[in-house]
Amino acid sequence: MNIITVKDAQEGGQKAFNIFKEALAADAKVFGLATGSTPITLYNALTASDLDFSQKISINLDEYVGLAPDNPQSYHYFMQQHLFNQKPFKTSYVPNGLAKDADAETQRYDDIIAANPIDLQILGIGRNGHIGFNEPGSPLNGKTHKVPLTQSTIDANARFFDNEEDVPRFAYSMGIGSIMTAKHILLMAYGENKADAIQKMVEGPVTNHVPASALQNHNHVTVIVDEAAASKLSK
Ligand SMILES: N[C@@H]1[C@@H](O)[C@H](O)[C@@H](COP(=O)(O)O)O[C@@H]1O
Repeated sequence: MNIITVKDAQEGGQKAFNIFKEALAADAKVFGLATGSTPITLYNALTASDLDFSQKISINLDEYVGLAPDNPQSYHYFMQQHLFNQKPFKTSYVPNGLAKDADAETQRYDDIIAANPIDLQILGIGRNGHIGFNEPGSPLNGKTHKVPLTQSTIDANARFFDNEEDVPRFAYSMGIGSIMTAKHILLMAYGENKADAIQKMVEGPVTNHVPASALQNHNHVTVIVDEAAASKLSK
């Protein structure tokens, strides 16, 4: 893993932006995108730039089960607000939170990923080491699946909802195996509350108790962390 330490999320977004720019220059066609507060500085840098994604494809990691695309808490909506409205892609895929048949939806999504190999995959990380919505215990070779969210993730995401009870209990998520098929993975983490997860991801054993530790087995991973998130690394 190539670990880049920055002073804050602003600088991290700029570094991540440069990696996007290089990927475009190298003719990357498919971008795996993530939600959460972490990629926002990257998305701000992208929307402020003159980079053109109108012939590119994006594939998002995950979506809450039960939320419509126009629900302001949905990941569809998040992506529209933070990136797609200002910087449209040719086609943007996000799992359909309203799908009636979960098996058909996860299969549909796997088919999309298979047909559009991801050149650059953006990731944040949960405090418990989850990536996408692959919670601890998820199989390290898994494909897209419907997952029950852990209480830790529900609590962490409750800040975006009026009440904790409104936080969906399930999500569709690309699996760790699907994420690992991306040619280049760029994970970003900012803040003290990510320090444990970053330490375990980088220095701990590869275990499905820490889903992000699977990235140790990938040959092209870039990690952008601020000093707080890097604070528990041994060097
Ligand atoms: N499914 C998302 C993840 O993709 C994201 O990485 C994580 C951390 O979010 P944040 O960046 O807001 O800390 O939150 C959610 O659980």
